[in-house]
Amino acid sequence: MIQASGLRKQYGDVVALDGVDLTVREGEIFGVLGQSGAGKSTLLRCVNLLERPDAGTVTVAGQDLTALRDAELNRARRRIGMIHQHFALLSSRTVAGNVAFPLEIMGVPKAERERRVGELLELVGLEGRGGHRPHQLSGGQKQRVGIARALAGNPSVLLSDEATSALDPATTQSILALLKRLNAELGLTILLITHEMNVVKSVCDSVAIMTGGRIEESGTIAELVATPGSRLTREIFPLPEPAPAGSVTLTFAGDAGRPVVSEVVRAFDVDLSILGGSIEELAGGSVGRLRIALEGAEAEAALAHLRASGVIVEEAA
Ligand SMILES: Nc1ncnc2c1ncn2[C@@H]1O[C@H](COP(=O)(O)OP(=O)(O)OP(=O)(O)O)[C@@H](O)[C@H]1O
Repeated sequence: MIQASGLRKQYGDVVALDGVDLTVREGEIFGVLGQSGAGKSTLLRCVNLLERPDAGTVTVAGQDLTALRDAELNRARRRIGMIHQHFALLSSRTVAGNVAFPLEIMGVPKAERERRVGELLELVGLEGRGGHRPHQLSGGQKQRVGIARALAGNPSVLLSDEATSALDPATTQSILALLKRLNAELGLTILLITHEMNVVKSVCDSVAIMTGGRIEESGTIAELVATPGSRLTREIFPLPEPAPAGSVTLTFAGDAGRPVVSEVVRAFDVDLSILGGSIEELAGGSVGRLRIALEGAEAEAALAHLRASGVIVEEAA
């Protein structure tokens, strides 16, 4: 649905994007995770050409946006909604007036506009609030207005620029749940940027980790968790690094269907002590990481059995 290739963007001496390739599949929620200054906002603004990359191409829904002229680009942008960290609402307009704004620009007639605004407010859980002014709303409600406005043109793609960063944890979860519902019900493809791992863990199907204008690793959460040594796995499960000499770190991605740890203790001549670990609910199921010390005559055979059972085994030197 979104394909960015070889994106470069430089501001003076600062290289904000240093050859970024990104593929977002239709219907997924894709998170770009990185610290401040990594280039996330620049990447997002290049995807809808609010910022023109110095080099590279951006294709959305099969259309190469970098090749379009202004009028065509404006039309293409209607299929791409965007929400912002600080909501970017017009304070002089009511909630309904804010949601109607893009429809007015598109030239939608008044009666149809009013019907559509009513529909959109209901979709985001703000029915009955159309006459309120933005200052009368909580942060979460303001972001719901932002989402309704972004969906006015029936986009197939939603870009989210740190949409929950200004919200408290409970409100963040409710906005993320709304995005997840819109993704499922409307088939909306969502590309979000965030500096919060929690956002990635809660809603993303895929993730790219960005550092210094480059993508360090990217893929589905399931793929990255199954990749030994991936940065995503290390950050989600912060076990002490480096792992103590002689220890073994086990990653359980997906349900093995069997109690494999107790199986090896019973079947092999080994002693197993647990040094640390945790379990997280991620897109696609629960994932666990366990650091153990394994001793005994059959330790190697026990590890081979774990590997054969689909457990990712990393042995510290
Ligand atoms: N319009 C601009 N003019 C000059 N430098 C810019 C501009 N926009 C971004 N930069 C620089 O490009 C780099 C990447 O910035 P960007 O905002 O994309 O990062 P980010 O990962 O989104 O960080 P943040 O979350 O702090 O916005 C930074 O060094 C930033 O100072």
